Amino acid sequence: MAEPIRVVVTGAAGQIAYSLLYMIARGEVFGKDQPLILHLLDIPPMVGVLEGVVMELSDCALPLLRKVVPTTDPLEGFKDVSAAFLVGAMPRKEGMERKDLLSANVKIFKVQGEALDKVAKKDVKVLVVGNPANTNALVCANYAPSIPRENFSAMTRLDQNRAAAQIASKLGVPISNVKNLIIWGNHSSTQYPDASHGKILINNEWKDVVDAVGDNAYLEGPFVETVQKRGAAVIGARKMSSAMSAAKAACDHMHDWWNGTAPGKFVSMGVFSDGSYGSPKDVVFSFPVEIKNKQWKIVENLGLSTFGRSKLDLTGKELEEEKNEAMSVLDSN
Ligand SMILES: NC(=O)c1ccc[n+]([C@@H]2O[C@H](COP(=O)([O-])OP(=O)(O)OC[C@H]3O[C@@H](n4cnc5c(N)ncnc54)[C@H](O)[C@@H]3O)[C@@H](O)[C@H]2O)c1
Ligand SMILES: O=C(O)CC[C@H](O)C(=O)O
Repeated sequence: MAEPIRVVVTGAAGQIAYSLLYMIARGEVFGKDQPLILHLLDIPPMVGVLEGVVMELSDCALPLLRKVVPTTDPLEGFKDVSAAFLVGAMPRKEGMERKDLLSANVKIFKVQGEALDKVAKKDVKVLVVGNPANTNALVCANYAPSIPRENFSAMTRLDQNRAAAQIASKLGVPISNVKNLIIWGNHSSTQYPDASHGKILINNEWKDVVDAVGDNAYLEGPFVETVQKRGAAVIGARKMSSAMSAAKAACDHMHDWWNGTAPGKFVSMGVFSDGSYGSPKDVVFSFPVEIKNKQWKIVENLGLSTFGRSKLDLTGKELEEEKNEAMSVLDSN
């Protein structure tokens, strides 16, 4: 069997981590033959809860889990890690604005970027889940200059999964028969869930989602809005933000980054923009990507409708505004 790799989950005492840690430790991300040393990072007031999580992980009796390192010190938490799930951040509650999160959370990602820079493996794969995820990933990478910025990503996989679930339900097919739906831009209500390159497996043949649905008004209206507003709908219902589905999406994202995407399939990830598809450069923008040998590549030359173009511009503008806000918060500290 392989040597164990070190994987860190921040916000380890929180609600997303409660589902995520179990999935990782079962081998669902890095494989059933890959032993793990799990680092659990949280903040001092959560030490008691963290102890309980450590007890439960032990009681799960998971063969791949070789050691658990609970800590409140980022330098210990990020030491020699190969993969980092950055979940720890304040979630939005009912009545809160996204702006309230930005100022509280970007400071966390500055500190964590600096710690990753000092002690993580230089090929560490970093997935930012904590909101505002795209801008937090940007901040984190900026404070970790010795790690290639391609190694930082933000999670829009939950939005992709939500989009796929909507289409599967609309067409009455299993979710595994839907692929290549795209999430463009920010993990926020300006994101653009795009079904125009989506495929659906019917009678062993991949067909266009657009043709199978046959209702453009739905695909540009209720479909887009449902996916954009799903996070808020879950908060409205649970009074807490999505957790089980966020943990599953984080596993899917890191799994595909680690293992690659199947030929003909792409997935959406927030990554540093090179200006592809007319997006603003140097923000973390969600694109369709293909992955090989742990390297992602933006899928090129996909057509964009006029409607799609306007949606990409809107979400790109929001990301530039967030970036400016984040920089002014960090400059004033
Ligand atoms: N990208 C997505 O699709 C997506 C989906 C759902 C939730 N989220 C975001 O994920 C984040 C976590 O959500 P949750 O429901 O698990 O929240 P939670 O409040 O249950 O848990 C957050 C944990 O992070 C810890 N934490 C705070 N500051 C920290 C720091 N500096 N270092 C380490 N840990 C720290 C807290 O103590 C807490 O234990 C939120 O920002 C939420 O909005 C993102
Ligand atoms: O804060 C929000 O708007 C939603 C929380 C989370 O990002 C989600 O998508 O479920």
